[in-house]
This record gives sequence, structure tokens and C-alpha cells, in this order.
Amino acid sequence: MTAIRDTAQILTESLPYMLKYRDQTVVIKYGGNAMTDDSVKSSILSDVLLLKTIGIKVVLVHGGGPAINELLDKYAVKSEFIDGLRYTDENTAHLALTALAGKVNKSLVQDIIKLGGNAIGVSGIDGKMIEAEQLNPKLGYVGEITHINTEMIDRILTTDAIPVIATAGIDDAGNIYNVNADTAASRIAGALHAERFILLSDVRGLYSNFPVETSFLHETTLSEIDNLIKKDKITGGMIPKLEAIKFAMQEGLEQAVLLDGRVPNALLLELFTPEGQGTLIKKENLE
Ligand SMILES: Nc1ncnc2c1ncn2[C@@H]1O[C@H](COP(=O)(O)OP(=O)(O)O)[C@@H](O)[C@H]1O
Ligand SMILES: CC(=O)N[C@@H](CCC(=O)OP(=O)(O)O)C(=O)O
Repeated sequence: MTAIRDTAQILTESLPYMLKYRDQTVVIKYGGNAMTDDSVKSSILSDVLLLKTIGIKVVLVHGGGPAINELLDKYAVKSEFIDGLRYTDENTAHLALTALAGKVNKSLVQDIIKLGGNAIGVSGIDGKMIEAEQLNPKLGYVGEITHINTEMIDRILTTDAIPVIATAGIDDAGNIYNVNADTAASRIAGALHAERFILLSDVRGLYSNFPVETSFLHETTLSEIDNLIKKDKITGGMIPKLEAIKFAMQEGLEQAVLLDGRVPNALLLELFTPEGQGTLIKKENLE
């Protein structure tokens, strides 16, 4: 009986948050290592489906670095990263699109349908959703995003299906670009004026002295992040993530959350409890 009462209490306490986010847009970036474990994937997708079911306009943007690596290995194509971005020749750009828009995107759609929901998977090249140009000749077909067309996402959001977006870019000449999924997701969240933008990763959030647990930051600002980067307290894959967020904030995104996708029901705990779980990044401290 107590357990049932506890459940009822939890549901009641989450009501204000459910009402807060109903009809609001929540963009979730899913990628990296949080993708490789099937039980983690299933927990994340069932949370995503629950958000959709209670009336949140949820948009799932995904990467899939490990799936790209696997396909490149299969064809014995070597690849290297320069400052966190994969050097991409034309063949690699097509293989990256195949891995992301084919394997990863369709398996996410399949899993959402298996859970009882509905999803429409599209890539950034469809409908010119993600327009891009060459970022740097040294990186080959790595794209710099020039424009996000939100029309198709808006249309899917009027249906019962969750938009699932594979991040690839295209230019008017039809060249396909490999774009960093954190960057693409940040730009999509900015263009949609999302109420919440959540980046799922395999770390609890941001630390001022990684990995010292007591240095975990529940909340931070862009200027604090700049200071930490200057002091070399933020390194590796976290830097492009934060740069992507910073850029999107300059374009209008209000906030972003770094969240550990490995924690069961991380999305529900983040959105529907007062404490939150990850690191909330704001433009500036308004107090
Ligand atoms: N200050 C920091 N706080 C948190 N993580 C950090 C920090 N500095 C570096 N990192 C590293 O950044 C990693 C997250 O980036 P990355 O592995 O690229 O994520 P993804 O799961 O999207 O591939 C963490 O696993 C951690 O090793
Ligand atoms: C240019 C570039 O580096 N693109 C990434 C795209 C995938 C990605 O970003 O996926 P994750 O979110 O899983 O890391 C790549 O080729 O790995």
C-alpha cells in the first residue's frame, strides 16, 4: 500500500512540471557512448515516448560516432579526428550518412514503434533541413551549418510521431557534409526556440575540476565556462559540446542541460523534479 501511495505522490508532485512543459518544445541530443548499450537506449526512448504522450513537442536529434566507426572499419576506410572533428573525404561523408540516416536513425524509429509509439526518421539532407558549407578545406566534407529549415520538423510535430533527426548537411550543389551532432542539435534547438535543450552523454554533467565528484556543477553560465576552459579544466569531447551550445545561445537559445544518459529515467528526473539531475547552462547569471 505504501509503495502505491508513494507512486501516487510522485505523480502528483510531477504534475506542475508536466503542465509547465506541455505544448513546449524539448530537443534531446542523443549520441556517443550513451548509444551503445541496449538497456540505456531503451530507457531513454521510453522516457522520450512518455514526454511525447503527455503533450510535449519532443524532437530527438542523434549522432552515432561509434556506428560510423563500425561502418568505416567494415570497408577498411581509415579515419582520424582533428580537434574533435572527423576528417571526411567524399566517400566517408556518404558512409557517415549511411550509418546515421540508415542504421542508427531507422533503429531508433523501430524501437520507438516497438515501445508503442510512433516516429518519423529524417536526415538533415531531407528537405534541405540542415544547410551547410565546407568548414575548412583541411577537414574535407565536414560541414559548417549555414541555415536550419524547421518547416519539416514543425510539420511532423503536428502528427502523433516523434521527429528523429540524423545529422548530415547539404549544400545547393548537392554536396553532402558530415556535421558534428552536438553542433547540429544545438542549432536545431536554437532555430526551434526550444524551451529545453538536453544533451545526453556518458558523464553526469560539467565539473569545475573533472572528475572530482564534489566539483560537480548543478548550474553554470557561459562566462564561468570560458574561465574553466582557459584554466584547462574542460577538455576533450566536452569542448565542442560547449562551443556548440555557446554558438546557439548567441543565436537565441536560452539554456541547455548536460545530462547522463546512463542513469535510468534521467530525462524524467531532469524535467519533472525540482532538483534536476544534470548541469543547467544559462547565458548569464541573472541574480
Ligand atoms: N570539466 C569536465 N566536466 C565533464 N566532463 C569532462 C570535463 N572535461 C572533459 N570531460 C570529458 O568529456 C566527455 C564527454 O564528451 P564526449 O565523450 O565527446 O561525449 P559523447 O558522449 O557525446 O561522445 C566526458 O566523458 C569527460 O571525459
Ligand atoms: C564532423 C564529425 O566529427 N562528425 C561526427 C558525426 C557523428 C557525431 O557527432 O556523433 P556523436 O554525437 O555520437 O559523437 C563523426 O563523424 O563522428
